Amino acid sequence: MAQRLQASSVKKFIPPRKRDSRKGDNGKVAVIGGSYMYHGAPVLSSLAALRSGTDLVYTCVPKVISESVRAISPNLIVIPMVDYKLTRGSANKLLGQLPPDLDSATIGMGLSIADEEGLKNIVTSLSSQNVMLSLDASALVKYILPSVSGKKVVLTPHAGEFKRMFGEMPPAATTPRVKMVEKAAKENSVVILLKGSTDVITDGQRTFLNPKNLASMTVGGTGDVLSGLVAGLLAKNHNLLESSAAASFVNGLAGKTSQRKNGLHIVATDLIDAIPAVMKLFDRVI
Ligand SMILES: NC(=O)C1=CN([C@@H]2O[C@H](COP(=O)(O)OP(=O)(O)OC[C@H]3O[C@@H](n4cnc5c(N)ncnc54)[C@H](O)[C@@H]3O)[C@@H](O)[C@H]2O)[C@@H](O)CC1
Ligand SMILES: Nc1ncnc2c1ncn2[C@@H]1O[C@H](COP(=O)(O)OP(=O)(O)O)[C@@H](O)[C@H]1O
Ligand SMILES: [Mg+2]
Repeated sequence: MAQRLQASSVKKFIPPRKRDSRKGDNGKVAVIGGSYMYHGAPVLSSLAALRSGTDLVYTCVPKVISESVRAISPNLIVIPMVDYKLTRGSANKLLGQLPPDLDSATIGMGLSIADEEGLKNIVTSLSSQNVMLSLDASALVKYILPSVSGKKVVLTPHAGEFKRMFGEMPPAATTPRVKMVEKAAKENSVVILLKGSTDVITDGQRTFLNPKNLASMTVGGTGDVLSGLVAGLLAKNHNLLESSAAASFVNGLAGKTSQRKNGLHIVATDLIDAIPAVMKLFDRVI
């Protein structure tokens, strides 16, 4: 039976920070995305991961936009990728440049993929290094399913990306929608966060619902913010289902704060600015 997400359950999904921790203990995350057209998506994802309380975020973008991305914020550590799009070569070069002890990575937002093998190589290599993975946007393709099945991976499709991956458009009605997502998650042994006015988060066994009632959140980039929150929380709580549920909840609350302030005129960076106030409610230091 699907369970509606409450703050009380989400509190348990966000681990406390240790008083004597050192830089890196609270998460090292890679964000792999971006293209000439979409420079913002990986930045939104990276800033959201940082604001979730992660210590270090590595923003991996094609060289063609790396200087513009660098200019956006000194909080970003930018790793330029060769080629305009993800190729076998740029994937292999990137794998040699990433820090060795990454906790999680989120891949796909704004990314152009020129060679399927490039995406497969990154996913296979990082998951073999025990890096928790979140796939979004351009990485949500059918051919990647064999590489993610049974691995520590969460998929964050909207309905269109779900159809592209699994061949069926999720119905609007909750019960059949939940059944379809649970079936896909179970058959592919992954966690799926199906985005929409109500997010459905499931591993095929346990399912959470996050109804938001926030019409303003259709603005571009709110899903990129979510992908950063998923990766940031995965880096702390290595539980795919709990981290995805918590990310959906935080993203929704950040959207609520933004809509309360700006009505139907929010932009995705409003959500980034709202994350600290939302997540402070869950802060614990031990
Ligand atoms: N500032 C930026 O750099 C931004 C970059 N973005 C990137 O833009 C790329 C394209 O993103 P889009 O999500 O627009 O993908 P698309 O526009 O490619 O959407 C894929 C397909 O799904 C359909 N679709 C989308 N949402 C749907 C829904 N809720 N129900 C049914 N069908 C739906 C679309 O009509 C389209 O046919 C992604 O890589 C994304 O990360 C966007 O996130 C917007 C912001
Ligand atoms: N009508 C809606 N009400 C509430 N939240 C929504 C609605 N439509 C989309 N969302 C949320 O907005 C985000 C959209 O993600 P996505 O489509 O990937 O956007 P983008 O790719 O532009 O970042 C998701 O977090 C989803 O939960
Ligand atoms: Mg998206």
